[in-house]
Amino acid sequence: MVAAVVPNVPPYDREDITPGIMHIGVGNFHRSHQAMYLDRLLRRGIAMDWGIVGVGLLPGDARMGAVLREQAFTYTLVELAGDGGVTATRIGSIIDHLHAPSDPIAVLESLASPAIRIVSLTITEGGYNTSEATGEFDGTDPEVLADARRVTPRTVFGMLAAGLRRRRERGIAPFTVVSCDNIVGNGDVTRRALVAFARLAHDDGLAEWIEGEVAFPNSMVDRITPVTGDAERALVRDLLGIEDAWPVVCEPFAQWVIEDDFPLGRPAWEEAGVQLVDDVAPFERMKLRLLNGSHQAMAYLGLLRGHTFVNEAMGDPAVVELVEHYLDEAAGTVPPVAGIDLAAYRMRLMERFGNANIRDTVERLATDATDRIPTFLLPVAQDRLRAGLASPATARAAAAWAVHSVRAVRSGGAPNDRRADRIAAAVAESGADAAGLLARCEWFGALRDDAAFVEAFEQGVREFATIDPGAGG
Ligand SMILES: NC(=O)c1ccc[n+]([C@@H]2O[C@H](COP(=O)([O-])OP(=O)(O)OC[C@H]3O[C@@H](n4cnc5c(N)ncnc54)[C@H](O)[C@@H]3O)[C@@H](O)[C@H]2O)c1
Ligand SMILES: O=P(O)(O)OC[C@@H](O)[C@@H](O)[C@H](O)[C@H](O)CO
Repeated sequence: MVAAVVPNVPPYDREDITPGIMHIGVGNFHRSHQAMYLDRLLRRGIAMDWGIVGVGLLPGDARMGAVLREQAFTYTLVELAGDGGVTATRIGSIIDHLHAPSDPIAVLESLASPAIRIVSLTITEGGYNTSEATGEFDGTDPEVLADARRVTPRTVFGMLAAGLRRRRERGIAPFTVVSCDNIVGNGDVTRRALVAFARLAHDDGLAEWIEGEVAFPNSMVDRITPVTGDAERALVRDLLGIEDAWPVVCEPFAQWVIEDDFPLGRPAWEEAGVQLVDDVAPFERMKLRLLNGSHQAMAYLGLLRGHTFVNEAMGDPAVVELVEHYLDEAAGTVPPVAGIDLAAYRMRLMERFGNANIRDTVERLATDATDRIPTFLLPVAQDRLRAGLASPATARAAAAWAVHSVRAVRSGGAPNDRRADRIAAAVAESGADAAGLLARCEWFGALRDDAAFVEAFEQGVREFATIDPGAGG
């Protein structure tokens, strides 16, 4: 790999940037995607009044705040192509970072500031606190109930509601809320969650005000962004000569499609390659079912066959076969998307998955399966069931998860899932029989009663249970 010399500072005057966006959840993806798009504009001298103020709501986010502060909130973004091409950029669009557990009032006052016109989120699927049973915001969650009674909230919806309440009291128009998480109808989900929270916590008409006044454009986001580790820090040091405590490494591909509904304005994102549309749903369905669904299809079989990296898994014929068959099933549930050749999109996906240089791990994809399998994978089989079609590959992908989960629990560990205790209970109830997990996991819904799905799932379990870890590749 050969890289050009990258300056340690962005090539624009950051003193002149003023805040316009608050972003909750400054993880690797925000830094490879939304912050990168804004940086593209700043390099052209536009959007100087849309600087990003990052916010961390979790205690562990203090580390990101400290690292960024140490680096004047700048960091190195390295795009690694599959053919060895390297593009490195020093990103300067984040101008501050607030840590809510340390100073919640600073966050609330910033949310109430008229300068802030957009609040965006990357808080993972789990951050939306959706009930498994109803698919809606879970108002019975103990943390939500506690937050509804707190003067100074701690959760994302508590913070947003309190910030918007201050604005309403002060006669300041509400900011636009933009979810950038991989969730079907992410703006709609955020609206329903925030309104539900406001109804629980405030009896002064705040919920109705939010429902009537706040815009929640839906968005589709895409860029494969692995976790940063020592190897990535070393790469930045060795290749670029830069000491960066928390660089971001990602693929060259990036896409952002957003519904153009911003009452208080927005950066001229279209100048940076963002697609502003009336309806994001077709783009979102394509991306979540084809890309994220494939990630789910490869993750658990990949782990069972002993793979560490995604490109390794995608070099294993057994994994590729499952992913290709899953894609055949998924493609039939994706309607045409304006301006996109779906066959070419699918081929490009396989190339992206094969990128050996970004070192994306199978483990990252296999985190929080109980959020991701029902969101990305099962809707394919559910749609096909309604159309009278079978989905054996989707069932086999879910079977790989079940076998992996039983192995994880039996080996004394736990699946890397925020609901690990529920999985462990289901494994215990089923007598460690992976086939028994289907009936015990509500999120399979009607598929549990579909004989063809059950048969393919059980067959997958029998087949995958014979895999000797480490035999793959
Ligand atoms: N990494 C990718 O390839 C990628 C690509 C597209 C979309 N995304 C979306 O971005 C999300 C984050 O990915 P990442 O790679 O940045 O992960 P990350 O682990 O680097 O960062 C996650 C961030 O979410 C915050 N968070 C988690 N739970 C929260 C909660 N309950 N309340 C408030 N904040 C919470 C954390 O504080 C952290 O800042 C994904 O879950 C996905 O929805 C990621
Ligand atoms: O980030 P998640 O949890 O929604 O899903 C894991 C991966 O599928 C995801 O991060 C992809 O890499 C990403 O969606 C690519 O744009």
